[in-house]
Amino acid sequence: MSSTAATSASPPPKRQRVESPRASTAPTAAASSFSVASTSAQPQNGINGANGASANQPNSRPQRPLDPKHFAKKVKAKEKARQATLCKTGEEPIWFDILAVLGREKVDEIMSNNGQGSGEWQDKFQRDTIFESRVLRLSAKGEGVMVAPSGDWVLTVPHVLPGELVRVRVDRNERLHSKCDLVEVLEKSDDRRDDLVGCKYFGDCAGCQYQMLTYEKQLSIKQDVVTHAFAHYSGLDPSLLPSTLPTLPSPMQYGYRTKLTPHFEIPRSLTDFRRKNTHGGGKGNFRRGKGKGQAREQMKGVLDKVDPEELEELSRQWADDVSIGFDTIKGGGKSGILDIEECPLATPALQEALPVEKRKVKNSINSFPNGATLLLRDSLTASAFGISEDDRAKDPVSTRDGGPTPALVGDSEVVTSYRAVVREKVQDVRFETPSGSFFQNNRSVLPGLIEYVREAILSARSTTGEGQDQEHYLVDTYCGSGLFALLLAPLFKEVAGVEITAESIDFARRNATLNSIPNVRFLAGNAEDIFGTISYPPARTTVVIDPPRRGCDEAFVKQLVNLGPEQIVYVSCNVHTQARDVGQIVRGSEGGYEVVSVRGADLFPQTYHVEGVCVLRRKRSNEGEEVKKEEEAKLTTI
Ligand SMILES: C[S@@+](CC[C@H](N)C(=O)[O-])C[C@H]1O[C@@H](n2cnc3c(N)ncnc32)[C@H](O)[C@@H]1O
Repeated sequence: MSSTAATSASPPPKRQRVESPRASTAPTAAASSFSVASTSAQPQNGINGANGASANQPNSRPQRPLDPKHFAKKVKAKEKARQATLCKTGEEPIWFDILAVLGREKVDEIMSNNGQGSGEWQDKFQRDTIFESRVLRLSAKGEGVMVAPSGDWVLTVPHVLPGELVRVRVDRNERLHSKCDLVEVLEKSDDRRDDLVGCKYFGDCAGCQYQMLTYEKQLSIKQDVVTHAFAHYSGLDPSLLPSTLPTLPSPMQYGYRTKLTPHFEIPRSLTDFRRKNTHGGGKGNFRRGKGKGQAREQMKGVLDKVDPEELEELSRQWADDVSIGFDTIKGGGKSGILDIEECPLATPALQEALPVEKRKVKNSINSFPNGATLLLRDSLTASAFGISEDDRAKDPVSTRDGGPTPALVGDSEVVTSYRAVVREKVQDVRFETPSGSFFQNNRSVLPGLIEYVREAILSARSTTGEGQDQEHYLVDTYCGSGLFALLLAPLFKEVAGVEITAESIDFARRNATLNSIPNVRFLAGNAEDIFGTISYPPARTTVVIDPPRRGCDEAFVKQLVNLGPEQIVYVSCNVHTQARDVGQIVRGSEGGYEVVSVRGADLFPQTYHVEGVCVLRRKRSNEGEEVKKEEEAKLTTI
């Protein structure tokens, strides 16, 4: 393996999965009110003979007696997995779509399973069963939601639009619904604009959902997603929720992504070769961790014995066989990896670097013990960043791990090492971040997002009578390498940021120095740790929250409410956990906060993802108490 390939593809981080939630655009229809036709019916072995589905429904599994123990075990495992998800995100967004299209009564009936329970986990339809049905709405993940001809089960399929009549093929059964692949769109929606599709892999790649829609339509779908998320997950009375504002658009709708993480598995031809020739392979993959170096050695020993001509031929075969790219759309992204040569969502520099990085891996595939994820990050060149190459060369952090791969396009170069440093500029603030850690992936939309947050903060001051000349304070929780803290610092007397990744905090401090921003302090720790280290006057404090997808911990919400800041700006890549947390903040403060505004920001055009931005403001009814709190507060620094 070439050393470059080794650094670019290892260590493999967690794979980035394109997942987030969302809701519907189409009006809800009763299951019986639309046209459905089954074109194939193949009764199957079921896992539950008494599942509430009629035996003469053409696509239902027959009412065969089952091994109850086997069924119970299977259901228990599935339910356990679901419960684990609930802890993080609450009920899956698809649940609300199922309720909407089947109706509560029908859902209860299915779940009761003639009084035996667990009917939602039926092994309902055989794989490859074909259905024709009309799409009723879009799910949180941009999938079309339909009712199966039997009327007691839901089907979901990607790349379709509400109102379309489609032919689908069942891939697998999930809770109360079956995931399907699209066979054909039989009647197209007027919204479908196939002429807009900008990628040759659209329809096969699981990365994008909305390329066949105008950008305006994408934005309006995302607005609905935010509305539905708050309606379903906040638990707040609708009167407490403002109308969702129009989605903040991304200036770039293609060519915006500054990070790509294509991945690969070891191809079958190579695993077969390993299985035949070594003892370390097991399934043909070398085991992770233990004996990895040993496995490499062993493999090398095997390869050394192969005739060079034969080895060349084999290597060509393995290189041809390995797919490096993103999950295929088939089987809901669980059917393998699509080999991609380009991703039009990525910046031009990443586009240029992708085939080069892939080639390096292909040429050395036999030296990879297992599959891995490649990293490609767009980073500003030294000159675009405002430093000379000389200065950069003198800086051990900037040049760590050899610095960027020299794949230059305009102001960008490409970083492929997980330890290298990435450079970004947002408005006039410069950021350096470790390439393996978090930074927002759409450079074009960040100025607009920051501006929106800035205006929200300033408008709160004018509406609450807190004059702009007074001293204000900001707490940036989940601050990463300081994006909000540093960009908003000029509005505040003092800013405190907290972040769990120590390395990101090192870079946040470094970025403060780089930009000569003196009024910021950063703490490495759990988000709630920050509350013990500040005593800013609550009536003049804003808290920014920008957690990972799972949202905030209860301990964090409790301490936030206890602090009682004047304003909270909650930014999130998961509007469902965001809505849940906002509900907890409002309830936890006994209605002490009002939700002032909610909107989405489009950080990922062409996909279903939407970033939620929610502004909460403390109600002024307990004015006296607040003044007292403020007087008692002593200003300290971290
Ligand atoms: C969505 S990112 C936001 C980062 C930053 N606000 C930005 O926009 O660049 C979420 C950040 O929260 C951090 N994080 C995760 N769990 C945390 C916790 N319990 N306490 C503090 N930070 C946490 C992650 O390391 C990550 O940097």
